[in-house]
Amino acid sequence: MAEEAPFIRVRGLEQKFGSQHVLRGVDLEVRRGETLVLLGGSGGGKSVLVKHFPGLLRPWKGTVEIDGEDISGLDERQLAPYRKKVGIMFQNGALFDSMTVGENIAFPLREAGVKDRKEIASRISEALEIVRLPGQEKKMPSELSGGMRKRVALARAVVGRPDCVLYDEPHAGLDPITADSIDHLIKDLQKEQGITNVVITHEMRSVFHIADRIVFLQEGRVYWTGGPEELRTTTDPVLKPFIEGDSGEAWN
Ligand SMILES: Nc1ncnc2c1ncn2[C@@H]1O[C@H](COP(=O)(O)OP(=O)(O)OP(=O)(O)O)[C@@H](O)[C@H]1O
Repeated sequence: MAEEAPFIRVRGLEQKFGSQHVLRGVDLEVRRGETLVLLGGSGGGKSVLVKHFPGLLRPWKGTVEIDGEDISGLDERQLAPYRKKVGIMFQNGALFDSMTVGENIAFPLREAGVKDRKEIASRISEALEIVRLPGQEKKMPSELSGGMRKRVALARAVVGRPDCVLYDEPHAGLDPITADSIDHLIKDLQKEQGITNVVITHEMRSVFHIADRIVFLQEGRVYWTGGPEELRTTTDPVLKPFIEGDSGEAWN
């Protein structure tokens, strides 16, 4: 049987901001239904890379295919269906503090033009169930713990029933137990909803909990790709200090 086409295929992707050449020819595939973790040094272009997947950034050079379609040259209107396929949980959760939890979660639906109030209410409730925060619609973000805010941000990423979710440092600022609960949600989404996950994290403990495959970015290119076992036992001089530089819990 022919192998299924990847959900995301990136070819020769280059991105520049002024004279800063951030991505220098990234080739990458994200398989359907896998959890792919993106690793790399700070400022190496991980966030910039994933922002191309829902078309928030356009390639300077190269192509990005989502679900078999090259989205590189699409305009805002043509991008809308692809934005629906790819949910994004932004760095720091980025909730609107003046809106309730429910209004925050509804935001992408309203942006997409959904108007039916019953439909919106039922989607909010579905998303809150998924992130294990049922019935919290009326709360304000200021009433929530850091972990709960992350889960609301995740509910907002899944409310449009995407095929793929991008997580930009979902563990940042969380204690290990709360970080574990985020890892469980990420894996549950993959197993129960068949969602393809792309996770940027610096938490090596989480990498070994959740990754099916790992891609390491270095100097704007893919430096290494492999599975968690290969990473754990690597002797690569670039990867080894990067992994060991963490808490060491990765080896437990
Ligand atoms: N919109 C932008 N305009 C100008 N420069 C940008 C923009 N977005 C990112 N950059 C620059 O691109 C580089 C890569 O940033 P990026 O956020 O992708 O790094 P990262 O690998 O995600 O790092 P970290 O792990 O610290 O979040 C940085 O030097 C950043 O300042």
